[in-house]
Amino acid sequence: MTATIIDGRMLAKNIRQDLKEEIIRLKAKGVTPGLAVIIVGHDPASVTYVKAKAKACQEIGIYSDIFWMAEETTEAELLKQINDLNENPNIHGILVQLPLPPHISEQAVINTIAPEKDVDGFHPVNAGKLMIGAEGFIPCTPHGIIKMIQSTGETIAGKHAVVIGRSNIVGKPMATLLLREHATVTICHSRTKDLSKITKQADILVVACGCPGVIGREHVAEGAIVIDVGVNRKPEGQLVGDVRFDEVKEKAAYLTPVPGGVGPMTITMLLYNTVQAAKQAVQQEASYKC
Ligand SMILES: Nc1nc(=O)c2c([nH]1)NC[C@@H]1CN(c3ccc(C(=O)N[C@@H](CCC(=O)O)C(=O)O)cc3)C=[N+]21
Repeated sequence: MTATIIDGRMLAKNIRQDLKEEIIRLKAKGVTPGLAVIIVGHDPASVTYVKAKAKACQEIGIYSDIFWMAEETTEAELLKQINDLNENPNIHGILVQLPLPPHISEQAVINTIAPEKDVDGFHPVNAGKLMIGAEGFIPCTPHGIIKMIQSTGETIAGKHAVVIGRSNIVGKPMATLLLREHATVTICHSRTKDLSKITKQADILVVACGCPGVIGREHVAEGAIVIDVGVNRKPEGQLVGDVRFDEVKEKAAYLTPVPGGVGPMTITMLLYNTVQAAKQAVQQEASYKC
């Protein structure tokens, strides 16, 4: 079988077009969705991502403000900046680019973001809501992946989904979302024994371990849907996934490329969450007036 490639850029473009129209309607009501992105230090990959996010905002009419903070910024200074943005009515979404320098506690930072502005979906309130099936912000990468799987027209319900990776930002919310879609879910990680025995049982395989090319033909069943979350930069600058694309393409029914797969969808779901945040702020305002 030769896989159909799931085109993340194309899907992202379509969703962004819908968002653009929604933003026009919001602006007509006097509200411009606003996103604040905070970056501490100047890790080159983080700088690239932050700029990509700001550009994506600009293209669809979201106001964005990047806060460049020095590497030696203290945790207290960063928390103060977040608190100021929590109070700022023009800002509906706040994203603090991760990773942070080692002297700053990521959890303390995430806990400080107002849950209603937590467009990354990392705050414990949103993580908890996802777990119990309540409405809240869904982390962008797994949310985008669900959209990518749905775009194939395949049903998720009843399928065996195997997730490799158990991070709070991808693996765990991914498994929860797949469960919400009624898949049977298995989570694998670095201590998993006989990985290929499990992954070969997957109808849907989501690979999010950050290990370049670990998944090859020996791990994949004929006809599987394979989603590659890896964004690994080689020393020469080339971006590679966690999946050996050329091998897996011969077996899978659907496969996502790197670049041009999950990455563009991650940014798109950030835009989506920011628009949701702005809509909710409008509703809040209206309910105060009543
Ligand atoms: N608070 C926070 N939220 C995040 O969502 C977050 C973060 N921190 N830290 C870093 C990771 C990584 N991430 C990516 C987003 C888009 C691409 C992306 O668009 N990649 C392009 C290629 C870009 C390139 O060439 O470098 C693609 O795959 O086609 C990749 C990675 C978001 N992250």
